[in-house]
Amino acid sequence: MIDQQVPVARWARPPEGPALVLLDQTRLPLEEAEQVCSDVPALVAAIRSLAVRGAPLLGIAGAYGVALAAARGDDVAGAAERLARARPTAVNLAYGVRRSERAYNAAVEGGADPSGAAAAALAEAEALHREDAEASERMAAHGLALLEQLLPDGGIRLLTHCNTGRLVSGGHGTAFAVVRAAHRAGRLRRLWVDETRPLLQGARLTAYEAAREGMAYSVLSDNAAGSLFAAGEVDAVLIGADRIAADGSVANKVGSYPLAVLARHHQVPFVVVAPVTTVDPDTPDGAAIVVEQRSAHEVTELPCPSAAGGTGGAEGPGGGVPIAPPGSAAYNPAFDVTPPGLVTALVTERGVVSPVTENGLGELCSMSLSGESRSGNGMMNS
Ligand SMILES: CSC[C@@H](O)[C@@H](O)C(=O)COP(=O)(O)O
Repeated sequence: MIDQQVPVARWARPPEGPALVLLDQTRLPLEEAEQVCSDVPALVAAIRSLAVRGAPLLGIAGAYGVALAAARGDDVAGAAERLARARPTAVNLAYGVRRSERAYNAAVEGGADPSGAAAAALAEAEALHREDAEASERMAAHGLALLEQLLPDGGIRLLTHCNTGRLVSGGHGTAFAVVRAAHRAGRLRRLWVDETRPLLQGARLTAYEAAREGMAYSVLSDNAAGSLFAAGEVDAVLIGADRIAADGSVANKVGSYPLAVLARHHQVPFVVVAPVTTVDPDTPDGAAIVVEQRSAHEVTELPCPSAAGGTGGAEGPGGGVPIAPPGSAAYNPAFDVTPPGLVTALVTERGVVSPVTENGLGELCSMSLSGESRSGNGMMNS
């Protein structure tokens, strides 16, 4: 088993810090290198470059980012704004930022001095980090129980997209935590890992995590999924989510929606695994979800992770290997939206919602998180 030495995210105190130290995911799987973010602009850049990524971890990083601004004596409200806007789709980012900012503001209002207020923001970030690990464990247990119910017999062949494991979480992740539980229960026959173009989170990161766990896995190009379903080789699809609207629409890594359509056609369960912090009652439906559009270079070039941060190959303007004629236009949404009717079940740390209806989500949200909204602008459904 590959033994990962570098924590996914850690807070560094003086004299090393204050800083948020991240495992640089752009360099995986070839190198486990740390990226030190000593101020908020560095953290915003790390978020945009996907050195740190995945919905729950973005929330954790955002919360630590506010603590970092406070520890440095920077403008905390301005830093929170920049962090919350660093990427638009994963609601967890704004959620983490606002939670830490609220803790900071409450401490200031309560008469704390700057270092006391900074400590309050840090304590909130650490609490979120711990809670995410706990949520992860509970999602794994609920997800495994659901798999046992849907697929009671024999070894299970699961297909997943993007990366949803330890690299996105304080714990073992979302969908991948369920895959891991199935593996540990002796039920996983094979994990099918979509490569996940354009940035290859599946081939680079999920394969790295599956190898670490000693799972039987195969990487496939995204466009091979259809033939795999047609051959009857997929028993269930498990994915994560970046934002779940109030109507149950699920935004996740681009390529998730076609999998949901394939799954429905082939009558295969399509299961979304996400913490309650990913459900956003302030976003009414899928059409209201802001989908991040990224650089054309990510499509017209192949990413080339390599040790020491170099690309090691012919470099295009985006730092990868060019594969399209220079100047080609590209369509590069980072996410797509799956309508709730295609989702068999939503697994959260609070249980399973199936079918995924507004009522089910409303019930889930009304018992969650002391009624806080994700954006900090209002109350959740009651
Ligand atoms: C818990 S993981 C759910 C999603 O965040 C994950 O599937 C995903 O789409 C991540 O996208 P990324 O662009 O790599 O941040």
